[in-house]
Amino acid sequence: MTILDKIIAQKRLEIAAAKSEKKQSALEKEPFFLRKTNSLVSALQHTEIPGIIAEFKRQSPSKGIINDQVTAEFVTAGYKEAGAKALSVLTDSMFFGGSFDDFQRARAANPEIPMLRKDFMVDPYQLFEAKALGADVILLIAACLSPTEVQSLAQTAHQLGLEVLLEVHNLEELNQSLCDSIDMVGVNNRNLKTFTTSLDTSLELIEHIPEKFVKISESGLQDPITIFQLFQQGYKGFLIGETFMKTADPAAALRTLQDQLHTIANPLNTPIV
Ligand SMILES: O=C(O)c1ccccc1NCC(=O)[C@H](O)[C@H](O)COP(=O)(O)O
Repeated sequence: MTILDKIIAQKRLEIAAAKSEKKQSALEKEPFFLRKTNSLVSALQHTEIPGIIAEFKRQSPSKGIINDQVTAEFVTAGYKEAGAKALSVLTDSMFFGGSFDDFQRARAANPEIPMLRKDFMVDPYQLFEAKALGADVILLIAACLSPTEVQSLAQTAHQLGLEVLLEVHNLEELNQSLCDSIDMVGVNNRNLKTFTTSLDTSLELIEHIPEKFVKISESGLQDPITIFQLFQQGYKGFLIGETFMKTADPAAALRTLQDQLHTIANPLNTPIV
């Protein structure tokens, strides 16, 4: 059994418990349910420099504890201040140490920025949860879902006003799961079976992703020059967690990266309009 199989098995148990505690109809009555979405597609589409989606990630199966000394509201407010185009907050507790509470605190501290509910979505109920939490974007991981499930979950997400990021790791997943109901394609540089990361994954898959989808490179990113090269290849967004979270001040680490990206984009420091 792979770690992904274990995560999904646990997720299904948690969803069953959540459903018996709170009905979907009750989620629809939560205050955030009718809130208008902050669009990640719009935030990334016309960005002049690589758009950073900064992740709040306490721990991971590949690295164990990354940072358990900081709060979601403090870190995410700092990320926004440092220039993040969007935020990603883990809501899985068993494997990533995240929580709904983290997400809600981050949302309350940052009402205007697009926020991704980072979790393993396998059931429409989780989309209702995401909407009730105040999420703008959900992630569908091709490795955990059949193409029919991707399509159906993406359609439900759209009905709720959520944007959809489809995550793939290889050409087979891309060819099987790509459909018109998704908004963005994320290429995960991390192999979820072995946990190794290779940025070649992003470089190899870019030419196979149709023009109309906003493209995001995910995981294992830290070097500004490499990020800029991927941007020039067509990636607009960059999902980064560990590089920031492993420092004592994650927002300061993002600020440094933003400064480096600005310098690479504009070495003579003429104002970008
Ligand atoms: O990060 C892991 O170890 C992991 C293990 C199993 C499934 C998913 C995993 N990560 C989820 C992610 O997508 C990353 O948190 C995200 O892309 C940021 O990656 P990084 O910048 O390398 O923290």
